[in-house]
Amino acid sequence: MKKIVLTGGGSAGHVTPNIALIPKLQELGYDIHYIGSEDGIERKLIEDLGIPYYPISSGKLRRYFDLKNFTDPFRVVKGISQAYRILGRIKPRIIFSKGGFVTVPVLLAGNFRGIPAVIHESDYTPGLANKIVIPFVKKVCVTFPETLKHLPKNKGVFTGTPIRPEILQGDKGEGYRFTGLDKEKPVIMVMGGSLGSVKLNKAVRDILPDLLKKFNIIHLCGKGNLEEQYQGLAGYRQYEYIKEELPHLFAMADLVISRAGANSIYELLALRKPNILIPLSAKASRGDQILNAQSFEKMGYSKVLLEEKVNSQTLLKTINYLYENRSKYVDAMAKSKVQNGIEKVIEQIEKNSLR
Ligand SMILES: CC(=O)N[C@H]1[C@@H](OP(=O)(O)OP(=O)(O)OC[C@H]2O[C@@H](n3ccc(=O)[nH]c3=O)[C@H](O)[C@@H]2O)O[C@H](CO)[C@@H](O)[C@@H]1O
Repeated sequence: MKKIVLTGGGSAGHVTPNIALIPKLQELGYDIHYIGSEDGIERKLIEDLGIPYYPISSGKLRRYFDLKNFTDPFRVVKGISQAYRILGRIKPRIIFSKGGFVTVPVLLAGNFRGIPAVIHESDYTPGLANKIVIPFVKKVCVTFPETLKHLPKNKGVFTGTPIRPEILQGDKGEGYRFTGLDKEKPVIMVMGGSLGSVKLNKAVRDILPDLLKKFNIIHLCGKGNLEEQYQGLAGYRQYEYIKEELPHLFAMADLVISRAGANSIYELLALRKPNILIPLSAKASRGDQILNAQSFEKMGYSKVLLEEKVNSQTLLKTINYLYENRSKYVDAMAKSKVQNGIEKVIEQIEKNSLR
């Protein structure tokens, strides 16, 4: 049987592309195993699918000072030896990694065992975890063609990002049943990234009285970010994280306000949803979301509002602007030739597997 190990985690953006590959891999006869962290979001998402899950210890690779920087190297070393043993038991013919810190020990252990690996970089510039492992892997699949220039020659392959096919098959009616919203007003969906965004949540909640006059709001606010005082507010629904109903909620949305995580924005493009992107600030990241967002704005797919510029007035003004001009954005997105990356990524997996 063809065995494959998938890895990736820390935030859903490092898991949903793996989830998108699973049905096709199963169709091709792969026996799929997943190595992830002990307590990351990937554990529940993958275990719920019935895929064998192997938790390992992993550290976070920080670019800033933190006391954990002194203990995490030990966790990474432990993770390498755990992954080494797990890979020895499974004996996969290939490892596919979507990135995130937990993948570093998996790919290093795989390299010691001579198992080939293909990785995927979702963002405009390579993330730290992927940068560390690039020397050891066969191919780096990328979402943005521009990323190829940041990679060693002959390693990068433009594949696009794998998108869960069910995302495109939402049903509005199901969404209305699930949310209990009425159909009187257009719907704004707010997505703060898979872990939520406290800043985005606050900015939206501050203007709720104004927004609710004209729109219904579906707010995906992230784990631990529900607010009691807004529960039951007419026209407003808040959820921590939505799984199988997500396609139906997308189908309802007339406009989306989102962080600029690579997967979210490609889903919005595939769905042709007019969107405002509020990229994670360069102060809190390497600035990759800003580059993701700017590239979408340049193509006419998105309206970008930088986090530093977000306040009640700018947000309200941008929402009204986008709503008035939504057809211009839908037309631009309809012209995009971007395709679902599933087929091309699987082609790389097959080409680079052990026989
Ligand atoms: C803070 C942080 O490190 N963010 C990074 C992370 O973002 P993040 O994890 O937010 O990733 P993305 O926006 O790329 O993807 C989020 C995924 O979660 C799904 N979803 C979200 C909310 C929900 O309720 N249900 C649900 O299913 C979305 O449909 C999408 O498929 O990974 C991305 C891809 O490497 C990067 O571009 C981001 O910079």
